[in-house]
Amino acid sequence: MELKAFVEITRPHNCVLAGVVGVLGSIVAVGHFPDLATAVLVFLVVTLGCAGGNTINDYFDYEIDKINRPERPLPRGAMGRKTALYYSLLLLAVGLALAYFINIQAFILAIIAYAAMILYAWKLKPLPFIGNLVVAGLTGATPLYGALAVEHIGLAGYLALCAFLVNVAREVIKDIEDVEGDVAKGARTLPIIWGEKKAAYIGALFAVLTVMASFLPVRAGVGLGYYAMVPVDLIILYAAYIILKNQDRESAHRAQKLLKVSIFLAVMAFIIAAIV
Ligand SMILES: CC(C)=CCC/C(C)=C/CC/C(C)=C/CC/C(C)=C/COC[C@H](O)COP(=O)(O)O
Ligand SMILES: CC(C)=CCC/C(C)=C/CC/C(C)=C/CC/C(C)=C/COP(=O)(O)OP(=O)(O)O
Ligand SMILES: [Mg+2]
Repeated sequence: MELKAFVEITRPHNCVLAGVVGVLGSIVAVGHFPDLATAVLVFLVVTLGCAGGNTINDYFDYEIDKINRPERPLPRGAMGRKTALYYSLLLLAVGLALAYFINIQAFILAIIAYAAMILYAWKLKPLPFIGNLVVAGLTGATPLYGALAVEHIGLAGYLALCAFLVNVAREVIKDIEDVEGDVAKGARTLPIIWGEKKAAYIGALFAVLTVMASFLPVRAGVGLGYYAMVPVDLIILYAAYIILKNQDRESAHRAQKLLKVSIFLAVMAFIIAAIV
C-alpha cells in the first residue's frame, strides 16, 4: 500500500479546481467574497465530494481502468479496492457533515450530488450519453452550490451553464479516447453505439455551445475581465476542430486535455471578472 495513493486517487487537481469553482459561484452570485466560514465550508464540501466521487469511481472502474488507465492506484496495486471503497465513503460522510453547517438547501444539494456520484460510478456510467450528462450536471452544479450557500443565484447561473456544456463536450470526447477499454467491459458509450465520427460531432456541438454561452455574462454587462474569455473560446474551438478532424485515441486525448486547460483558464477569467 502506498500512502500517496490516498491523495492521488482523489485527483486533487480536479478537487481543488472544483472547490475554487464552488467559492467562485458564491462570489459571482452576490458580487463580493462571502464570509470566510461560508467560503471554507463550500470549498470543503465540494472538494470532499469530488474526492469521494473520484475515489468511488475508481473502485467501480477497476476492470476498465486495468485496460484504459493501468497507471492509476487501484490497477497498479497501490491501494486495495475495499480500502478505496471505505475511504470514499469516509470522504463523503465528512463532506455531508460539513454541509449541514451551511444551510438546509446546501445540505440537500450535497445529499443529491453525492448520491448522484455514487449512482454514476455504480450504475449510470455505461448508459449512453446519460452518464456524460450526470457528470456534466454535477460539474455544473458546483458553482450553483456556492450560490445556494449565499442564498442568491445571480451570474452563477451562467457559470453553471458553461460548466455543464464544456463538460458534456469533454466527457463525450473522453469516451472516444476510452473506446478500447469500454468495449472490453461492454460499456455502451456514445462512440460505441453511434460510432466515433457521430460522437465527435456531438462533442464539437457542445464545445461550440459553450463558446456561445461564455458571452452571456458579457451581455449581462459584466466587466472587462470577460475579454479574458476570448483565448479560452479559441482553445475550445481548436479542441472541436481536432476531434472533428480525427477520432483516434491520440486526437481525442489532445482534445479533451485542451478542454481541461480551457476550464482552468476560464475559471481564472471568471475570477478576474469577479474581482475587476
Ligand atoms: C467557458 C468555460 C469553459 C467556462 C468554464 C465553466 C466552469 C466554471 C467550469 C468548471 C467545472 C468544474 C467544477 C471543474 C472541476 C474539475 C473537473 C474537470 C470535474 C469533472 O471531472 C470529471 C472528469 O471525467 C474527470 O476526468 P479527468 O479530469 O481526466 O480526471
Ligand atoms: C455540487 C457538489 C456538492 C459536489 C460536486 C463535486 C464535483 C465537482 C463533481 C463533478 C466531478 C465528478 C462527477 C467527479 C466524480 C466522478 C468522475 C471521476 C467521473 C468521471 O469518471 P469516468 O467517466 O470514469 O472517467 P475517468 O475515470 O476515466 O476520468
Ligand atoms: Mg473512471
